[in-house]
Amino acid sequence: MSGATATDSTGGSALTPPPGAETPVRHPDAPEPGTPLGSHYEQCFGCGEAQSHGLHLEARAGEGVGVTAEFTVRPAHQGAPGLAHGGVLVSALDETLGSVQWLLRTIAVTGRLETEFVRPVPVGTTLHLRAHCTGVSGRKIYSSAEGRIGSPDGPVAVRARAVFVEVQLEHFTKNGRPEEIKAALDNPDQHKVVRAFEVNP
Ligand SMILES: CCCCCCCCCC(=O)SCCNC(=O)CCNC(=O)[C@H](O)C(C)(C)COP(=O)(O)OP(=O)(O)OC[C@H]1O[C@@H](n2cnc3c(N)ncnc32)[C@H](O)[C@@H]1OP(=O)(O)O
Repeated sequence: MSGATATDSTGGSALTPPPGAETPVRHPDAPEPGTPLGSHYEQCFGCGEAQSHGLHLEARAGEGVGVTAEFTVRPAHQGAPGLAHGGVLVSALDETLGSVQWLLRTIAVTGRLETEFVRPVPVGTTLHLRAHCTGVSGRKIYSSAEGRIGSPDGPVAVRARAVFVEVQLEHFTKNGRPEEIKAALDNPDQHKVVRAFEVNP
């Protein structure tokens, strides 16, 4: 390896805000720090309360354009005996990073996500996650996250950097399976309709 910064078809250093990127601005209607964000969609693998196989991750608004979250590793999340599966940990990071969009009131999907696995995470561990936005460049939203074992000040187990790409509602209505899209849109609770797709209220 030459040590040069990795580039790709997305036009540059993929996970670092480019020169000229805007400083992220917390939306004026973003919930106060400490406010639970709740599940954005009941069937979400990351946060859905009705998703029996899911992570049941609980996120809260943090300071600035940031969030905190907790996720307890259950036996269903194992890879190696007694240890969390790496993909499950990536899902927890993805969900936490995705929750940051709620403070920007932007609809965006994960374009790229890089994870560093620092320590194994045993079953029964509560992972304390935090994520914040590092910059915005056009439709690209850059963010980073970390997860610590046992407490917000515990040892770092995972770190991630990501770029999310802003999309329109049609991204979901055109690409999602019609029955779930219809059910989500037909929910009489308008707040839940908005949250399911993270549409600007
Ligand atoms: C409380 C809320 C909680 C929410 C939690 C949710 C957490 C979960 C979040 C997810 O996991 S979302 C599901 C996983 N992601 C996807 O399924 C996305 C699949 N990919 C796509 O749909 C499209 O590839 C995508 C929308 C990302 C981009 O397609 P577009 O055709 O809109 O992009 P376009 O080619 O117009 O590029 C727009 C900009 O984005 C850049 N770009 C495109 N794809 C990219 C990529 N993959 N990575 C990084 N940058 C990307 C591209 O270079 C360009 O930059 P510039 O404006 O500077 O030229």
